[in-house]
Amino acid sequence: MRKLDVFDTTLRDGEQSAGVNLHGSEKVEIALQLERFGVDIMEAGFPASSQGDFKAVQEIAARVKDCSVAGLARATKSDIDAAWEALRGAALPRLHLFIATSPIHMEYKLRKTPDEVVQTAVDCVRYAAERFPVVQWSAEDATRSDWDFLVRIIREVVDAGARVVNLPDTVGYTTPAEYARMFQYIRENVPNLAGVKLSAHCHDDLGLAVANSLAAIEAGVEQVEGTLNGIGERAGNAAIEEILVALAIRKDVYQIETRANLTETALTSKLVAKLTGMAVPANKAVVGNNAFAHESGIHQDGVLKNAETYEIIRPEMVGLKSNRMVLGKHSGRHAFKEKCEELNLQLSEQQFNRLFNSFKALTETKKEVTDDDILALLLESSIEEHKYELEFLHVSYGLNETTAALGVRGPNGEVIREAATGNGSVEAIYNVIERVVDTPIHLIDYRIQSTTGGRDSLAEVYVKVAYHDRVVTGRGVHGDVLSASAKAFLDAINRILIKERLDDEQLVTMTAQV
Ligand SMILES: CC(=O)SCCNC(=O)CCNC(=O)[C@H](O)C(C)(C)COP(=O)(O)OP(=O)(O)OC[C@H]1O[C@@H](n2cnc3c(N)ncnc32)[C@H](O)[C@@H]1OP(=O)(O)O
Ligand SMILES: CC(C)C(=O)C(=O)O
Ligand SMILES: [Mg+2]
Repeated sequence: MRKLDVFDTTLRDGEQSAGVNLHGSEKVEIALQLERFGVDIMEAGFPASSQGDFKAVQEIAARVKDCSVAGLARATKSDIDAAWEALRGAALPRLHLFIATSPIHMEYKLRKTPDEVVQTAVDCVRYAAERFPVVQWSAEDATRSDWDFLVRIIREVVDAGARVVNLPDTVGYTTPAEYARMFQYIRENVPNLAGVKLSAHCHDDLGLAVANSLAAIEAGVEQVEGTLNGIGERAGNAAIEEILVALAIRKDVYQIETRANLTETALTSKLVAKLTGMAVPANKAVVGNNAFAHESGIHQDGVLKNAETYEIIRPEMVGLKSNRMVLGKHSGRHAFKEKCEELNLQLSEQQFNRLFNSFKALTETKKEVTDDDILALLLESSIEEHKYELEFLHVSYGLNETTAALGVRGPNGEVIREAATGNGSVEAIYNVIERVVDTPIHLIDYRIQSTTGGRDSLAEVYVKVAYHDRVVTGRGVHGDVLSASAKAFLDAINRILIKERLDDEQLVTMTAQV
């Protein structure tokens, strides 16, 4: 058996998914779950890209102890300095330094000659290796790069101190056989790779990300990169859970071992789906709702006689229980605590009490509280810094004009009451909220889903809003769709205010430095 390092980039490449914008506390929550999932390295963000990401990476670095925490940097000293400041408190800090090596990226994007790219890469790796114990270097767009140029630049960055070399399929262009050949070519032609790990990082533009990653693993790479649920730029990254389950189920073929706790898969996937607002398609491998569902008679008959007739993955392997305990109005703290433990939720006493109260309130209106409901309630209560909170809501619906009246608790604890009209109920509510905060806010996207089937399901609303040049997302959960809509809009406004405060702090710091 060969050991493979798992590099998770849900919090960096995954967050680059269009429409995803995680709050710092949400990134920390995902990071702690990734640690329980047992990834070897988590890429927590891109510290130089914003003050918010810098702070999130810094907090993750301080709190995650059982795996390496990495940050991304372009080949510039200021990006490396920002990454070092954010990561220096980590138990195992790693810099992920990248520069593009394909002709099209070098000429049009970087406007550098190949010689200049080599020189920049070498200078930056050397500079980074004086600070970081591990420097991972990536040749962006490696699969559209000249292989002999890759051989040359890899030899030089390894001499300068790179300990991991990642060859990403940045635009999802390669095929399994070609990607495997590229790694073989690099192994055979770069003379100084002893002690250096090669890494695969695939995108899914042609739907080949997982197949390409597995081909690279068969070709001998020591590290694989991906994201939970395959989220990421454009069509996304390789779905890390699919790679891990394929390696486990086909151990006979791959002969690979990882540290991953596969029983944490379902929970990690749900957490990422809920916090990013990117729902997992029902038919998605490993974590889709239908992944273990049998619908047709012949299949059901087979599964009843022997599950292995149609099930190659046991649900328990990825943390799904086949039996279930019903939680509802008559459940007490013990049963609820057991459920939280079963879901592997790590809660302080205060968080547990808050969650238990939300659960009890929900049982007033919902007969059976599901795992998804509990997770939704937990995430709803995870952002403690609420500036505006919904107090009450009345909506009077009319065919061409609807009136909404709201009470919102503001930053100073006062309840602001306002009313407005709109063409529909949600528009009327959003018009009132705009009045409450006295700022025009443009709604770009609105999505709604239910946590479960049935009439008493919770509604989860995701919104994307623009305010000046900022685009933020918000999430709201409630038994009623209109209250969930109001909460999502207020959540987005709260995030704008938090970002504004962070920017003000950054301005003060920069002014102080000048
Ligand atoms: C393949 C990947 O996933 S790469 C990671 C992509 N992730 C992101 O871009 C998310 C975060 N990005 C951001 O917030 C912003 O793009 C920032 C803060 C990093 C930079 O913002 P800006 O300074 O406004 O630059 P902008 O994004 O418009 O352009 C990127 C610049 O970086 C340069 N650049 C790109 N990659 C690299 C690199 N690896 N090394 C050095 N410079 C690079 C580009 O050539 C361009 O430089 P130019 O301004 O001299 O033309
Ligand atoms: C930053 C690099 C590694 C990347 O995400 C890519 O090339 O896809
Ligand atoms: Mg990528």
